[in-house]
Amino acid sequence: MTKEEIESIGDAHISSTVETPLRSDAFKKSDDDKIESIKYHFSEIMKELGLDLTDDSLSGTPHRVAKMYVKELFYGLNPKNRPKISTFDNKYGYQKMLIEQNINIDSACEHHFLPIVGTAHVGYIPKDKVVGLSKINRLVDYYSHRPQVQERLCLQILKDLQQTLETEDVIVVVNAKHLCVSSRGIKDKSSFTTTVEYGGKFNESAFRNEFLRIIEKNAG
Ligand SMILES: Nc1nc2c(ncn2[C@@H]2O[C@H](COP(=O)(O)OP(=O)(O)OP(=O)(O)O)[C@@H](O)[C@H]2O)c(=O)[nH]1
Ligand SMILES: [Zn+2]
Repeated sequence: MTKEEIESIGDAHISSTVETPLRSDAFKKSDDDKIESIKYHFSEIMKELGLDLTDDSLSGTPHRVAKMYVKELFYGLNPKNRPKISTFDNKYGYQKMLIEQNINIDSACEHHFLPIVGTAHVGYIPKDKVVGLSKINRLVDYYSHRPQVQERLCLQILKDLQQTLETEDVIVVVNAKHLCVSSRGIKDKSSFTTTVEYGGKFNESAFRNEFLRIIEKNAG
């Protein structure tokens, strides 16, 4: 598949129901053009707030913010940045559960553009393929780096892994704090949010409970 073809489909390879809503022209502009345009609009926001952009500490902020949005915080919007997921034949016939836990979540809420921080725990039961461990962490990082709601983040990780590993037997738990809940609005510093999505064998409580017991034990 060509780069253009990949960029034209967005998340279509996972499932249209969990795609991040994107404009049809989302990838027509280059990253550099996006940075220039966001830089202009962010400087207008700063001016509206009354900030003096000739100040030497503020003058670079519009460019810094624009670059941070496109290249860092929201790099996961562009499917060309999806990590290449290497899989290997399950030659050893490993048939039980593999769990990658305490994976860092650094995301941003799509309603307020404030951070969502936490951890993800991913489990799967291999069929013919196993995945390079770090690729699970990379995939979580990729889907996190978009404006998100936690429910969709959890589902995007699940659907992609099910597709890549050619098995429905995957479970994803995300525990995260939303700064839009803790630092503004209701300002609740102690609450956090848990989402759990799974398929295949994890619909059976025995598999699900084994997974939950293991992650709970290691959470201390
Ligand atoms: N379901 C869900 N809601 C989220 C997520 N992140 C933020 N929210 C919520 O999105 C809602 C947006 O509600 P609004 O009433 O439009 O926004 P608001 O006036 O800023 O709401 P408050 O936060 O209650 O002040 C808030 O209740 C947020 O807590 C998420 O990942 N999933
Ligand atoms: Zn929010």
